[in-house]
Amino acid sequence: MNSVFVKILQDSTVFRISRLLKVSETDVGNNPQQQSQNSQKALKRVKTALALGSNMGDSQAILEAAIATLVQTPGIFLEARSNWYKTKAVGPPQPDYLNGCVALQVEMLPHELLENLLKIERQFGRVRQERWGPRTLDLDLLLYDDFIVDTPNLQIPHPGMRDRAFVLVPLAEIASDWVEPVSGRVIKELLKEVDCSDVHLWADG
Ligand SMILES: Nc1ncnc2c1ncn2[C@@H]1O[C@H](COP(=O)(O)OP(=O)(O)OP(=O)(O)O)[C@@H](O)[C@H]1O
Ligand SMILES: Nc1nc2c(c(=O)[nH]1)N=C(CO)CN2
Repeated sequence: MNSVFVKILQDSTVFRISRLLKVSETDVGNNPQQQSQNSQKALKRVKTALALGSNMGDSQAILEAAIATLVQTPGIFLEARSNWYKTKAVGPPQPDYLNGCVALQVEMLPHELLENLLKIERQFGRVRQERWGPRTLDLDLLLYDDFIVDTPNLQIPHPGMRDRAFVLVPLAEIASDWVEPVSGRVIKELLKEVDCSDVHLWADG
């Protein structure tokens, strides 16, 4: 079997978590409770990528403030950020979006990171309405090292990322050689296959 698929995280608290811990598997033994306790305090830094989007309110100010909030969160460290792009909305008719991406180092498990993202979205007045509807702030977890996560509340890589020019254009600025682990292809190659005509560099950004 392809080694990538061996790394699928089923239950991030106990399954294959030793790869993310500073301590070795032999140190933590096979006791899931002990592994879980260790995961609270001894996680390695993991490279992740997020997509940010907004099409309600002062989008640029909201996105800048969201990045500031992310970097103030314990266990989250900013590595790189893209420019902002004005993009035509995909989905129901609604105003254009401002989109961008960040690369982070995090000392937290994927589900903990998602919890933080959802909390920050709520902080910025995000109200969940229709699917793909307008929003003050959308934070999507795109990539978490080369892990594949397929759980009811979290899928990584983000399932939409391979087809979305509004994600791939900014992501290619900061992570062009990162391999998207489901397709096995690098971001700059995925970018060649999407129509980028509705994605424009935002002059103010
Ligand atoms: N990789 C991921 N990043 C962010 N949310 C995710 C991810 N995988 C699953 N989710 C789930 O999706 C929910 C967010 O849905 P949301 O309303 O933001 O979808 P959407 O932004 O309208 O559509 P899309 O996810 O296709 O961009 C979250 O509550 C979360 O549980
Ligand atoms: N251009 C653009 N369109 C979207 C976006 C987005 O961020 N940018 N987000 C959506 C829901 O996640 C739906 N449509």
